[in-house]
Amino acid sequence: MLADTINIKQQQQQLHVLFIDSYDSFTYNVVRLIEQQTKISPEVNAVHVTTIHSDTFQSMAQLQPLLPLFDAIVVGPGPGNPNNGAQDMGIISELFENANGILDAVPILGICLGFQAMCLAQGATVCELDTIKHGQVYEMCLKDEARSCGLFSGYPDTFKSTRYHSLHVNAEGVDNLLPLCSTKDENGTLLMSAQIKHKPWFGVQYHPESCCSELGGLLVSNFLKLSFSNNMKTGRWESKKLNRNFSDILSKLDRTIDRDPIYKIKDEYPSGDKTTYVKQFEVSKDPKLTFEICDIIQEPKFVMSSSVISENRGEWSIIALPNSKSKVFSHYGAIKKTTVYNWQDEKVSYSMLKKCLDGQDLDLHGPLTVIKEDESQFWITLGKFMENRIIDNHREIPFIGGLVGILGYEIGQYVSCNRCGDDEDSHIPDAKLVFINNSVVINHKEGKLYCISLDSTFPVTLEQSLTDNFVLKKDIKKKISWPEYLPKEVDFTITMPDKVDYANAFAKCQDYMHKGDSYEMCLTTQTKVVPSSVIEPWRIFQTLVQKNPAPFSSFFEFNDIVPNQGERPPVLCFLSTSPERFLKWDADTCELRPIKGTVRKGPQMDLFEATKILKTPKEFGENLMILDLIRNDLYELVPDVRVEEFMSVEEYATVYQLVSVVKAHGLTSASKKTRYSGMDILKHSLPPGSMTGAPKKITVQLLQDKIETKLNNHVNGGARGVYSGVTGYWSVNSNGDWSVNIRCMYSYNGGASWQLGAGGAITVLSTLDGELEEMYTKLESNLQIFM
Ligand SMILES: C=C(O[C@@H]1C=C(C(=O)O)C=C[C@H]1O)C(=O)O
Ligand SMILES: NC(=O)CC[C@H](N)C(=O)O
Repeated sequence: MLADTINIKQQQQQLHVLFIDSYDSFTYNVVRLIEQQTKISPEVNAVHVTTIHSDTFQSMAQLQPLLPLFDAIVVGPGPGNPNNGAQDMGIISELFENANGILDAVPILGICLGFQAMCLAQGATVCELDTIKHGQVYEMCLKDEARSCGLFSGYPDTFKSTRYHSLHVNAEGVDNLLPLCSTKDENGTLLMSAQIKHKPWFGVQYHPESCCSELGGLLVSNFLKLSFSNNMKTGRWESKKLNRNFSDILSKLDRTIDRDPIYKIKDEYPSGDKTTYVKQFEVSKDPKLTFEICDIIQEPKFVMSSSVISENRGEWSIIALPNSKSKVFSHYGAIKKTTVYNWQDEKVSYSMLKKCLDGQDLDLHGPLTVIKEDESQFWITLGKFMENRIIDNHREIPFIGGLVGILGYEIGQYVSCNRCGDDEDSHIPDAKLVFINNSVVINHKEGKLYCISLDSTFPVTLEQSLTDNFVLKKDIKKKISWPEYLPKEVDFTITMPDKVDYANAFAKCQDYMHKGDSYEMCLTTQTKVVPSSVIEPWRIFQTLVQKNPAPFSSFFEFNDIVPNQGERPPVLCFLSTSPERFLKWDADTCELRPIKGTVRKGPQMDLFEATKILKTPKEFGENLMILDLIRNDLYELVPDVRVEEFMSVEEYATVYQLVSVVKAHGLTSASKKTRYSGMDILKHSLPPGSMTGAPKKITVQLLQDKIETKLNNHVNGGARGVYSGVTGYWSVNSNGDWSVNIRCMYSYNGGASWQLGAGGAITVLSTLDGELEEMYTKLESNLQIFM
């Protein structure tokens, strides 16, 4: 009873906001900005936001009974055109029709799409801009009228804010609208904010939540203050229907994202000291050391190495050694199944695996486990497996053992696997992870090598030969003895993307962006390479890493099934020279490093020139959009997100690129209910925003359904597969690091044919020639070894 009273008392001091999301990628930037505003009034000590989708309710009749629970409504930004009504905006159009004046007294803030919809309902027109602005920062100028209405209280006359819109509001002759703010550009003077007269309804065309917008928090706080004083006046505040079930009702309503962690994080973990073997040696700081070491390891190995060392990146190399105790987790999206078996277990044959994938039931206690998606999701399966293996050991070493492998594009959110439907395709895994007990881990910056084993089974002979060959030898060979070229006697048949098809795909992207459906689309292509005879993947990797040194050079050859006579299991191979980190985490923080903006190196293109180009509106907008999208991905689960580096220019072997760094803090220090591991964040933010564009959901769907399947149908039904996914590890000491699968090649048949993906983000400022060149530059960085 007492607890109930306290609960209701707390609720009474909270301001409750209903946020209506149109499947945008900036939603949680706004939601968190609202929640951060605590100084509303002495009576209010917190702001609570409940988020629903614009199609959560079919009609206002369903939403209406819930309205008294909320002090204000925020209608967020999003893709689509308000003129298309419910088709693009769900309930929002009906909301602003305001039948019988039910919302007359309810404070509303519309942002971008929300603003446009609000104005349209008042009789304004919403039309396409001649010159579209996506991720561009402009100066907003307040009108005198703004001074009296309170929304811009405390603002200077001008301030800078980010714009993401293809459409704009023309409010000429609409008496109901009180213009508050405008901006000027090639389109002329444009309305950037307005109030609906005689109602507590406000709107902004720009994005107050963008990391490049000034005073966004003040705008939201002003709106909340206005809402509070409005509700005090009208009696809405007093009459708010609070009850014991209030929190329950709100949390049931708020189902826009899956907040369940894949496993429950404990307060403490065992040290693992008794079983973990970690031996440290002094070695050369030359990153080529990793490759020299690989040469003496005869056992199967996965390599996540660095061939370029720079600040915060590429300092470590990992050689993971799977053995018969390693569990292999494969996910098959098309048939919604996960398989689990031990690495090279002779009791697991390819024919047995095939039968299982084709739907035949198996003995669940046998060597091969098949888990259907509706029994346990892939991620939950991983969480359950890792839960009891987490230890608090050597946190300063990024990897001491754990899961390593690849998560493909199709395992990401919003991507459908249906089209890889035929038999062969459905046996292609979209994710493959292997649990590693033994590894060699090298810190190139400090010249340290670690032999590590989680179960004290590190191969004695390997440790001996590592000490014999590398320990205390400060100099290693200046030049690695690996072949610079592929064997001359092998020819390659190369099928590239068709230029006309690419031009059509580019035009379609432009059309969607002009219509307001997307702000940025990462259009990608696939190239197929068939060698006249199979070259060992390791041999290709040797040449590749020399031609294209990168901080995330990875080698994976999944020989996890021992072939019986006459069998040819489809061996997934992956060779990568990625420059891009997606996500890195430790127990309490995680870091994302989106790369957006690319310039090819050349005699006339040095760092100075590249920096000039990379800071132009096109590249700036491209990066900012993804930066804001990534903040959103993190904010969905974690409240403390910061941009720690803003658009630095980084140099790579063949290109200069624009890089930003975003971090989330306090993953596990949060209360038990809201604790997450890096793996939750990873699950949540795939596919990487830099490979999709924004807004993520609609852009992924448009690319998949309307554009790329046709463009890339010469390869694997147009699926992106491994490309556009991530590669890395989840270490048992709660560290993780994953790079984006770009500048990579992959084979589903042990090297009989290879695929190379390449693409780039397209914005309204892109040109066909510019994008084609960028795509070819990226493609050539790896394709060159076959030419
Ligand atoms: C799509 C690719 O790269 C992505 C697109 C980039 C861009 O548009 O500038 C840069 C790096 C990657 O995030 C690729 O390399 O294939
Ligand atoms: N960011 C937005 O809300 C954009 C609204 C609308 N789709 C436009 O492009 O103008």
